[in-house]
Amino acid sequence: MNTQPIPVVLVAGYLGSGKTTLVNHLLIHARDHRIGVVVNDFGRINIDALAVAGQVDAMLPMGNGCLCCAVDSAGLGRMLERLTEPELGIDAIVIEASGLAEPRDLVRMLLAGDNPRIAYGGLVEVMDAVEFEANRLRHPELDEHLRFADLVVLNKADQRDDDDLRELVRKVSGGRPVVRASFGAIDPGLLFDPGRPEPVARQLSFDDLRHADGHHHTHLHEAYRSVEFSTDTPLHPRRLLAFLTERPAGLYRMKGPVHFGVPGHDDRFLLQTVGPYLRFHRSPWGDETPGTRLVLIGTGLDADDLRARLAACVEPDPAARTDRAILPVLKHCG
Ligand SMILES: Nc1nc2c(ncn2[C@@H]2O[C@H](COP(=O)(O)OP(=O)(O)OP(=O)(O)O)[C@@H](O)[C@H]2O)c(=O)[nH]1
Repeated sequence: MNTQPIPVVLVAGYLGSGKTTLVNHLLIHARDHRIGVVVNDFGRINIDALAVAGQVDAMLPMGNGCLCCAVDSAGLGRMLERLTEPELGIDAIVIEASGLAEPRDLVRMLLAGDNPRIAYGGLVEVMDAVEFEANRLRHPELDEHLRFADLVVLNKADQRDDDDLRELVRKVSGGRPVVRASFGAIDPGLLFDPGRPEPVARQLSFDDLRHADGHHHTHLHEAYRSVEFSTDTPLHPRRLLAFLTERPAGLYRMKGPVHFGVPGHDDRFLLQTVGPYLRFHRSPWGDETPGTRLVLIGTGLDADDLRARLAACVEPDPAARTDRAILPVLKHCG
């Protein structure tokens, strides 16, 4: 039996940077490891947990809030206990933090835990190469997150990949290792192989930890809220597209399956918006009951107004949901 402590790797990064995509890549490509996953969703509907559930040996969702807020550090401890039960035979644990979590506090929580079966295995910060500068402007504190990383993944290299950006990220992160990736496709060996560099947590200064002690600093997620919208009645594609085109500036992130119920296109359209980015990922519903389940995350959101505007996209009359109506959605399918 393996008596080595199980490494716990944290995957963090701002909203929509590609954490779930990266975790899924790891799960698919690290087949010689049994991986347990804890998924921390910011919204009440666990969209990210659903997205990794099919790939993983053991997964525990931790929804509705930010893990870093230690409302539930005991809860995290219990999850890690469950994932480290010897009969599960887990070799490594990945925690996908919500896009608004504070990595410093997460690292600290892991280091403070007293479970002898785990060892902190490092922090991976996923950065959105396309939105890098815009996100820094919006949240200067993201620079600090980079400095806690063991590995910075500069994701979305298929969209943007330039030396200047890589150099800037390296500088801002204080010289942390930076790898480029498209769709989170990093070598799992960077995280799970023995003999990689020491975890950065060892380098945290006393001041860093003390600062993290009393929650005196503000957390990114304090300014954010999430709004959920669910319905089993199909949405009218053009009306939803109109809503998406005029979405409020503060609404940075939307995700979740959409049900249009258009004959010939009665698929699951997974909506993803990240800042100005908008995509639907189309797949069959499989065993899932068709329905729209959206999480909207942003600042200054008027929840009632957003829900009312989405409710106005509902179209119960199948005759109104025509082939032509779905065309604008198909243009955004990836
Ligand atoms: N073009 C491109 N799109 C990507 C890449 N990585 C992820 N995406 C897309 O970006 C969107 C957000 O990806 P996720 O993996 O859900 O991001 P996340 O960081 O888990 O999001 P939150 O948990 O909400 O913060 C999805 O539509 C992904 O398909 C990439 O390298 N290139």
